[in-house]
Amino acid sequence: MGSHTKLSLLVGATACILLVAAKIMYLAFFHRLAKYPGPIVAKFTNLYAAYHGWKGDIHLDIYRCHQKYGKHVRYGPNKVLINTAQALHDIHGSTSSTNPKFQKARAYIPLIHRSPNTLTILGGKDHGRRRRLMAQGVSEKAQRGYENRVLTHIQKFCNALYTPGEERQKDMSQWCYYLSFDVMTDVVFSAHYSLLEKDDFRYVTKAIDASNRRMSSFVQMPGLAKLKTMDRYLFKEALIARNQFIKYVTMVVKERLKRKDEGTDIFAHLAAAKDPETGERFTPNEIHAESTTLIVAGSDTSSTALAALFFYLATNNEAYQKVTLEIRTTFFCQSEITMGSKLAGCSYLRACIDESLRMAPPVGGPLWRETLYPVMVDSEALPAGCDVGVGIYSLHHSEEDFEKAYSYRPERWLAKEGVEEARKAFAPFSMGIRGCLGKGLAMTEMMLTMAMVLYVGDFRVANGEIGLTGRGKKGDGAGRERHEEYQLWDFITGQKNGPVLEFERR
Ligand code: HEM
Repeated sequence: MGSHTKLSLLVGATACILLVAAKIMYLAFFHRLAKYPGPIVAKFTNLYAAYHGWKGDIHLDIYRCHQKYGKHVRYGPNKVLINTAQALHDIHGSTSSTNPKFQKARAYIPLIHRSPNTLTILGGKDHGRRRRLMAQGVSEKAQRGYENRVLTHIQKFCNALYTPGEERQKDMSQWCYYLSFDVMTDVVFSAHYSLLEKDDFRYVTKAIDASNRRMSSFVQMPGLAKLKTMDRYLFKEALIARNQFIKYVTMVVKERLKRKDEGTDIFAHLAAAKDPETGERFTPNEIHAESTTLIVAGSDTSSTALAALFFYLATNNEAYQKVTLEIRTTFFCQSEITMGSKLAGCSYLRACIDESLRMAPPVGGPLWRETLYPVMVDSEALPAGCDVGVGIYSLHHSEEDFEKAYSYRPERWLAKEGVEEARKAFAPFSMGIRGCLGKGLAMTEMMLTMAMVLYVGDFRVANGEIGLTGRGKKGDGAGRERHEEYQLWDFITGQKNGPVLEFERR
């Protein structure tokens, strides 16, 4: 190597080092978010958040960071978290789409498959159009049309749980998934793959979970999604799972298209829906994409919520006794358990559901939003173009808003005072113009299911080591040591194991 080449290399290397040093100095001291404390690595790279996304403990890490650094945490070079109810409302509370201050952050881009849908589209008029159309498919009126289908699946769920057989012990993480998947595929596509009765299609729930694990790092660091080779190497199984799922839904849509009119399913509602503002309709491709999204958005979230409810009732005897009494003194035969005023009047059951959604929110991480211009969030001036979020699990466990935040206390939702304040810090379904469209359906499904299960019989935690499935344990990782807490692995939505329960008819 000539001395001229050596000199060029030396100059090049020095320039690189200086550039990197300048970038580090800038990010650490001069960046517009530099004043916020946070994990050191997170100041310089989104790899910090991507690592926790990959590990499935981002909800726990965010809680830990707020304990350590306070209510503001810089969680990436251009990301800030704020752990207050006011921030939650300032960011997500808007119900008007005119002149929005925020839109979904670029974190959502890796979730887009071919073209965006209601959940993944960043914002704008097209979101408004889609949401108005989708709302017609999941409205309360539409839900009444699905009620009998939902009840049929709940009946099958009860039969499976209460029929003594070889498998006396039931892993509720799986059974709740089978139920919510059967409900969603039926109400969306009128499809009957019956995961509750046979295992031919049970692989689909595993495929959704595996695919979400891959996406979980990408939403924290969208640049990773572009590294195709690494993607194929690190997430080989997840890619196979994603393809399995795509193949499955393509088959479901194809079969649905063969059946011309299935009356009251969401697919038919979406095809008939007309935007009240513009008169526009969904195109056939959009109907395909939107209905597929509903399967993913509505099945694993609902199953996590239901499995958590089983966990907390099985492990809190006082709440279990009270809710059982409420159900058995409200309904006098199984056929009375339907949507309507009797079920809506089961206030203790509703409080039990809210409390398990607080303790174990199925979407527990931050829903990142980009600031579209300089904005105030909880009296804090944030610049345009940064990502801001509230860790839902973390806020749900803030002692300022929830006394004894790690105790399961349904009574907190029925107290004479403080409920309104607590509700402000409670957002398992998010809120405002990007809040969950399926909240009504999810709540109805949970109320009906638990009422039916408790009417038919009793359940308890399985004896022995297996009964500990789903609980926290010392040595299981930071934030996972609480024995009384149902453990979730946050891969965009929560994944879970257990509880393993035994059921007995009364
Ligand atoms: C317990 C069950 C559920 C929970 C905890 C839940 C939670 C959420 C959350 C937190 C969001 C906001 C996501 C974001 O901002 O990125 C959301 C959005 C959404 N959810 Fe749910 N969800 C549940 C069930 C359902 C069901 C059953 C459906 C379908 C019927 C559904 C359909 C949707 C849709 C379409 C959106 C996108 C709304 C928009 O961006 O305008 N969800 N959900």
